[in-house]
Amino acid sequence: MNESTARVVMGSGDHCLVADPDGSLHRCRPRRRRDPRPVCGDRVEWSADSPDGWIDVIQPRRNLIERGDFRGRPRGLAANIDRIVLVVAPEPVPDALLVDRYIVLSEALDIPLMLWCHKQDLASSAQSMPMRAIQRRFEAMGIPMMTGSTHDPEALNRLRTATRGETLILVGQSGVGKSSITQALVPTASLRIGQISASSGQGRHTTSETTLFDRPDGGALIDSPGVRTLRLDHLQPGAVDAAYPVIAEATRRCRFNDCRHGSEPDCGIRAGLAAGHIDPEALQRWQRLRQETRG
Ligand SMILES: Nc1nc2c(ncn2[C@@H]2O[C@H](COP(=O)(O)OP(=O)(O)OP(=O)(O)O)[C@@H](O)[C@H]2O)c(=O)[nH]1
Ligand SMILES: [Zn+2]
Repeated sequence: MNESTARVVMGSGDHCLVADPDGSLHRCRPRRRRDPRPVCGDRVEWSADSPDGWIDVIQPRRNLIERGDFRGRPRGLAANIDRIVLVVAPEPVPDALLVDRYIVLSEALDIPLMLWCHKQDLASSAQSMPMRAIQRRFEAMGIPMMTGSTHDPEALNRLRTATRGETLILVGQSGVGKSSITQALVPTASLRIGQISASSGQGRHTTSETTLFDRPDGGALIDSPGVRTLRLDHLQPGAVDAAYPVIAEATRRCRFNDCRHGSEPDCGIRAGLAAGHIDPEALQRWQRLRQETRG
């Protein structure tokens, strides 16, 4: 048995890729078919073998980010995360529902969230209005927020300093600039992607997988490629309220605990709508996520 500790840098279907302490990559599989699947960021005990090594033990996870698959079953995305960095930009136009999903997820898992507003070179354009609306919400909720661009080394330095030593996961829509930020924080990232592709035997398929890179200044960075959906079926409906403090507060003023906010008398939600305190679009998103978590 050639057992040692390693970190999972990519988990994909029935195999994963681990990096040992000197950075060498090894393709491994879970020892038994029913064993839990390792995910990006896991620390594992493994044994070398040919053609693939074996994952013997997944060390206890500090946290596990999961997303519902197309049937709503939870699937592991990444583990042992210090901070979720949600990237938004003026272009592509931010998806408010996806932003809400990440707020809910970070609150439910108790993982600190940070908003990184990217492509500041486009921020003065009229198209940046939806991004500003998101910034105002984050400000109101007291969630930290930073701005920058790929072409602004000082801003990127501020991000480095604010998160030094942490394992970050970069999330957000496809095309917001996650790969560009990864490249800036980990200059060897594209080299590493080449090594990962070669070791995994998946060729360029790998670029669509969640991948962990060690940061030169300590800690690690996980680039989670664009997600079209991040279903939250596996969470409790109450978790959704974290992203909608105004709506959650209004429901507390409903006369009935089981108020459906329809025609019931003394409904806090209807009162909030009438008074203009509640944004009707936010209400729709809240209702949609509450529905989703009810399964
Ligand atoms: N204007 C502007 N464009 C940028 C900036 N950073 C990246 N881009 C461009 O945005 C596009 C998408 O960048 P990526 O880094 O590939 O985005 P991504 O979030 O990794 O996309 P996925 O891999 O699909 O999830 C590319 O054409 C980049 O050149 C920036 O600071 N300003
Ligand atoms: Zn009500």
